Amino acid sequence: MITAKNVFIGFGKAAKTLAGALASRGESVIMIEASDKMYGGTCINVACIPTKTLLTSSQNNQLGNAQENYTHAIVNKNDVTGTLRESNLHKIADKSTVTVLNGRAEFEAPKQLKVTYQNGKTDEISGDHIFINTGSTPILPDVPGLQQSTFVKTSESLMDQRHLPKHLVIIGGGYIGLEFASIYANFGSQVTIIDAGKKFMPRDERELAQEVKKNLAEKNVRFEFNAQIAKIEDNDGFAQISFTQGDQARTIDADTILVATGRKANIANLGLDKAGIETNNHGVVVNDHLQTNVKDIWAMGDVRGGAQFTYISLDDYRIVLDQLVGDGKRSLKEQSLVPHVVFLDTPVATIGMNEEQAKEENVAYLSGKIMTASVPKAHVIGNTTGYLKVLVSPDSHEILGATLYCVDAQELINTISLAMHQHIPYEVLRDQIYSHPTMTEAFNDLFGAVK
Ligand SMILES: Cc1cc2nc3c(=O)[nH]c(=O)nc-3n(C[C@H](O)[C@H](O)[C@H](O)COP(=O)(O)OP(=O)(O)OC[C@H]3O[C@@H](n4cnc5c(N)ncnc54)[C@H](O)[C@@H]3O)c2cc1C
Ligand SMILES: NC(=O)c1ccc[n+]([C@@H]2O[C@H](COP(=O)([O-])OP(=O)(O)OC[C@H]3O[C@@H](n4cnc5c(N)ncnc54)[C@H](O)[C@@H]3O)[C@@H](O)[C@H]2O)c1
Repeated sequence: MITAKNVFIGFGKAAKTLAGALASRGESVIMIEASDKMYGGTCINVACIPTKTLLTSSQNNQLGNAQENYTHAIVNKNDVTGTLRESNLHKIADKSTVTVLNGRAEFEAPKQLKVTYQNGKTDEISGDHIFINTGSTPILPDVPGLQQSTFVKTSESLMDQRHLPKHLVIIGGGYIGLEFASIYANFGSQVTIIDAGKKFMPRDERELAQEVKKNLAEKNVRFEFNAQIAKIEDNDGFAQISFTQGDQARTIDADTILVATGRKANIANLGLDKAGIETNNHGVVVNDHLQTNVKDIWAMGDVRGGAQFTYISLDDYRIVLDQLVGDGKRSLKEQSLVPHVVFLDTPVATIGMNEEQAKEENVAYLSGKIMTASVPKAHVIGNTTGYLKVLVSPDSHEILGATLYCVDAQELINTISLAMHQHIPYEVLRDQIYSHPTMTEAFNDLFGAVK
């Protein structure tokens, strides 16, 4: 039996940060990670970091042909993830009170785990505190032929494919679908997105959705909405996707199919029932402090069935740490207002309300909007696509929401988020002295346009 005060299942964002903090305080830690290719978790190995590295490469195609550019980008992406994986491992493993075990963990009882290594050997582990941070995996829809098709990929396996697809069909037009569409279109693939929903970017205002769709279409991305996939059949060198749109039956051929129809919590084969830990359709059930129904067992990150973002998993670490070393007041309530970013060629960043939501909910607002083309720095960068829009309260003058579709929107949104959380009136951002030339100085004009 190997014991420690703190036992982590999964080397995800929350786990590695909490493990590091507790080890720095001298506490004993066991970190159990199923794959030696996943030290540091999903984000750095197979998700956020590799996709954004590929996006950046796809914007700087410099070699002779598309395949060469793509091969080079995949090699570079592997270098980046390899470096981060190594440094993430050492950050934890080099601490004197930490033991990292490379095996698959499952519960045998509330405070007792079994870890199974690749060679089939096992160890019994026990801990006072157990933290479940096993992440999520892609949902594969129940479509005849999908599981058998050799052309079907997930976001993870597609980024390991060395040949550039000629025609990439993406099933699902959410975060992953849109980001991969942008990347592969840049590399030179023809891309078609097939989505079951009727609306493009359903959570966003129509003005934004129309602009993004138009710009993706100009990059050779096609869209099929309201599509029910009927079957996938492999042929010689390509797969055929059959789907219906209303009463119309259609087919599309593809040499690569990406399935991006959402992700489900990793709760299978964890033995949660043996520990009496409650689950539901979304994942491990937790309260606002991320406690499961079993004392001293917490669940953090994607596995607890909330919003699936690295910064949410990171904040989960704060909530749990606060119970272990603080006053325990921090809770999920602090996560109710967070930015969202879709990393397209021109990124989309939103927070709070958009104008349509404000109208629907009869919320009084003033709005300010400027075009990206009015910002000098956008010209310097060479990307004047899009617009910036903010809503503010006519009473409190606080910011109600922002929709930023412009270069560097992923950075700008964090300043707006800060202002919203700190209840800063919009005039402060309007009258701030910003460095020049920057995208942030657009706030002078953006908030100056509020009326
Ligand atoms: C393609 C893609 C792009 C994304 N881009 C972004 C982005 O730009 N920004 C953003 O904020 N979010 C992004 N996300 C979402 C983000 O990656 C996840 O929300 C985040 O990584 C979840 O982290 P986590 O802490 O829940 O656990 P993970 O980082 O998923 O870690 C879970 C770990 O547990 C291990 N594990 C599982 N079962 C066991 C077991 N039984 N025993 C031992 N170990 C086990 C796994 O191997 C894994 O390493 C993206 C996701 C994808 C798929
Ligand atoms: N930039 C980021 O922060 C970022 C990037 C990538 C992923 N992520 C995270 O990863 C999660 C998973 O991403 P995702 O794109 O897989 O999920 P998603 O929920 O964002 O989008 C899934 C899409 O698939 C469609 N769909 C579902 N079933 C379908 C079916 N059978 N046929 C056709 N279409 C179908 C849905 O209508 C939806 O548009 C995201 O929700 C997000 O939390 C975040």
